[in-house]
Amino acid sequence: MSNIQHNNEVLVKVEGLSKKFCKDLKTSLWYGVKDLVTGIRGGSKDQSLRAKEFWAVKDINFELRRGECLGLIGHNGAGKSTLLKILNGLINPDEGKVTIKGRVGALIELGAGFNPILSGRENIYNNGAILGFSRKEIDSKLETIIAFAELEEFIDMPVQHYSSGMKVRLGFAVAAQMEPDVLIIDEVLAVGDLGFVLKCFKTIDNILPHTAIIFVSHSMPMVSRMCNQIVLMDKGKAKFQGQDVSKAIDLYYNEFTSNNSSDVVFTDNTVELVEASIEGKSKTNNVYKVKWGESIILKFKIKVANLSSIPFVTLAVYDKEQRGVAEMFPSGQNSDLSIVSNEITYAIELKNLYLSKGFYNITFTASEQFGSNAYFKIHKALTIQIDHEKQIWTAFLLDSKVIGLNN
Ligand SMILES: Nc1ncnc2c1ncn2[C@@H]1O[C@H](COP(=O)(O)OP(=O)(O)OP(=O)(O)O)[C@@H](O)[C@H]1O
Repeated sequence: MSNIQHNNEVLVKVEGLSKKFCKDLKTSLWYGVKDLVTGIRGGSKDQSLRAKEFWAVKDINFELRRGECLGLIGHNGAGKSTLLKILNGLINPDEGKVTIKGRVGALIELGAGFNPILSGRENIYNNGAILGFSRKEIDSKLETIIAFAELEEFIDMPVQHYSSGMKVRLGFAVAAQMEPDVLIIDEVLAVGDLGFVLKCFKTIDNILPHTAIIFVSHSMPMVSRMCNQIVLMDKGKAKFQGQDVSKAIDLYYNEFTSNNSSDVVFTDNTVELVEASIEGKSKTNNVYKVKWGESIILKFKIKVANLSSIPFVTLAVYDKEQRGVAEMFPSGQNSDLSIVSNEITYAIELKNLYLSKGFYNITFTASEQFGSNAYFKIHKALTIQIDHEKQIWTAFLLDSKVIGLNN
């Protein structure tokens, strides 16, 4: 058992942490030799950037207490994994200091921490010993770990023959079941199948009250579900950090939304979308702001060529992660519409928009009739931003109120 008892103590303290890498292997080896010679002569390492070097992690600071979960987010190459490797002692920083109290469980790289030629069972004993458990203590945990990883059949097979998912199962089972004070989890968790990922989240919920967790992920719903503080990394630096998780997630998404061009998915050249707007609203940076619960009228003007009948329009709503959240098959089509100078304008009423806060793209499709092949389909025909003070991660925030108590 860990000897750390207090609830709010700082378990991880990171001060001015920096790590530089070299973009070129030959130069990197040459710098390594130079640093070694300088070290032998008693000199100190050159802390400035030399040619072809860059900061993969630069001046990162944070404190993490028991019961807290820090989300490390940022685009590919931002420096998240490098930071985790420094925290786990796999690589040394060039500057700064890491202080960690207690036992560290880590799931960083696929298969990292396992000896590939040893069996799953032998690896559990090895890892347990590294974490300071006696053989007897590991004996008592063994069955739980194997059962959690669901590897009963394969536990005596060398780890090198495990599938990616099996390695992650074993890695997480060992890291989480060995009573860690600090748990470090990289994106690799996502390699597990849905059943296992759900099981991991349940375990994380259970151990969080007595553990400090550092979690790297590109899945913002997962981050918002688990984390109570965030470091958003960009080119090694903390671009934002703090407890305002929704603000950090907004900033993260904004890094990817600069491209506002719409995407035509399909066209047979009989239909072209010439205008898409929301009645009575103007757009800023291609985005229409709509209040939560508001009723709006969407307007789509299309130009048709060689069509005698009015196309049937369907709409789909996608969130920022491209998950479909709603579809619309507007009723009343064909009745009042007419083709004027080869153009048709659809005014579509959308009542009480209870989508939760955030950005949504609308996909517009025109077909001969409901259910038939599309003439034309375009993503991001319209982008809307729903305004509400509450940031939630389900697609809808429904309008509800108590109308009676105790009958
Ligand atoms: N051993 C290394 N030698 C040289 N450069 C490295 C090394 N390891 C990482 N890098 C570089 O450091 C930068 C940060 O990489 P890192 O893996 O930490 O990013 P990340 O934020 O984890 O990215 P991802 O989201 O893709 O996992 C990248 O430019 C990467 O190429």
